[in-house]
Amino acid sequence: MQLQGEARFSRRAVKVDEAIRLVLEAAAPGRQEIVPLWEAGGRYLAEPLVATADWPPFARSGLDGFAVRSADTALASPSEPVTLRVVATARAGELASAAVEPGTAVRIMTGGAVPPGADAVVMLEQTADALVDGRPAVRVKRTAEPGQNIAPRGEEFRRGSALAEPGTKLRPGHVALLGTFGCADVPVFARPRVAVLATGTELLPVEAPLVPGRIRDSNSAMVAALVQQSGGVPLLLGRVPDEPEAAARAIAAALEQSDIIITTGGVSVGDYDVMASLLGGLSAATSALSAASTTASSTAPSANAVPTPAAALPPNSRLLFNKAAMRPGSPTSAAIVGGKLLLALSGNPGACFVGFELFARPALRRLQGVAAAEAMLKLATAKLAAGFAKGSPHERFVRARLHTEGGVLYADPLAFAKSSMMASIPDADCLIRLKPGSQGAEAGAIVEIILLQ
Ligand SMILES: Nc1nc2c(c(=O)[nH]1)N[C@H]1C(S)=C(S)[C@@H](COP(=O)(O)OP(=O)(O)OC[C@H]3O[C@@H](n4cnc5c(N)ncnc54)[C@H](O)[C@@H]3O)O[C@H]1N2
Ligand code: MOO
Ligand SMILES: [Mg+2]
Repeated sequence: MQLQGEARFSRRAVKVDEAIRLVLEAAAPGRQEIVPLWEAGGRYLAEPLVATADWPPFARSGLDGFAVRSADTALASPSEPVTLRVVATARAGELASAAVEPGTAVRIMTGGAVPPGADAVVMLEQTADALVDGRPAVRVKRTAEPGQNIAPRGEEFRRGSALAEPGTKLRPGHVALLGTFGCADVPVFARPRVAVLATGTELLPVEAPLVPGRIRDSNSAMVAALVQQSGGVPLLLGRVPDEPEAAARAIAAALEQSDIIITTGGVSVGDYDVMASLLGGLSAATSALSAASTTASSTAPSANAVPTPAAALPPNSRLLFNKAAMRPGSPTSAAIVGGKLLLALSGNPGACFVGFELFARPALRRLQGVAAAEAMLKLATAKLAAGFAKGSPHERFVRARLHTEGGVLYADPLAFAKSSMMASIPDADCLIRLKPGSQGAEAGAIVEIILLQ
């Protein structure tokens, strides 16, 4: 069915930062759950992590050696060692059976609790075992400073101190802290359930042989992999033909089972661009678009048809934007549909990938509790390894690969950079962000980059 109709929807390009802001505004932190500590790595913390004890919880030895009173060693030297009677042993995990009185020492192991009376530990290598009147003793060959080789109680953390805020992505070090402070069951944000829907009558399932004029749906698999990498659970809802009714039904089904919907394809101005048509129904019914848009650019109106009542999106739907001032992926759109965020990425694989990084990844961070400001793009700078010319006045996001040379970080624009191409996606570990209006950048220029995972 051809979607071309009498309707004409204006599409004004929203600046990328503004578009991301609109998406983040629509993505609130989601459900929480408890996971076992060993599954918490990479998840996002849902409650503050607080030290439940001083750390270390007792003064402990940093070395294998002897716990002594430093004053007893004041006159020690290699030629005239001081001899101390050894009254006990403090191995890690056990308290010494005796305190250190003047003239005595306790043999102590790394991690052992420093016994009362001792204020220093002398390393084993600076001592010699001895016997005095048939009883164990030690000769100390160096003067010990007070506090030497002892980690005092609370040196690292004070009980009650804040260690990580909700929304923190748990790195292995956080997991170590959670273990240290006795958190076996960790409150985290639930993995967002992400419905992935590919639109396009030309799309074949991955397992199908190629037939003339058709291609396999690679976007679903790519988006699913990106979702997993972002902490979400992809729900692969398959392919829908370019028919508004079918797409609306698929979206309704997606709303039942997901927290966020990502569609690919059908967002441009073509006769069969089904998502543009569906979202066009929203733009006609909302003033949000004009409020959100900039005058950075506009294009000829779209020919997408007004959706029929059967293809209407549910109530509680509104458009966030239906064009972004960027390349690739300028027709990328976003909406609230049935109260949930829907990101309509371009069907072109290169634009789909970039659209995911710019909009879906920040949204998935936000859904997992990351503060809106933190969920924005992670920017850095690098030197451009080769010049890159750009024609469009829009911001350009160039798939590129990083390398270092002489301690300098370089970003190499990858070949096959067109929006329709995917050859540059596997190797891309950053996106070079070229400013709007510029004609590109020369080799050696310092450019902004977005680091990819
Ligand atoms: N007259 C105009 N034409 C186009 C414009 C424009 O402004 N005026 N914009 C271009 C730009 S920019 C982009 S980006 C694309 C956006 O295309 P759509 O999002 O509408 O995507 P489709 O038309 O459905 O498909 C485009 C292309 O991608 C292939 N595709 C689609 N889905 C998949 C999939 N799941 N896996 C692999 N490949 C897929 C599809 O077969 C097409 O080749 O529009 C330009 N056109
Ligand atoms: O905005 Mo499109 O992705 O350049 O072809
Ligand atoms: Mg299209």
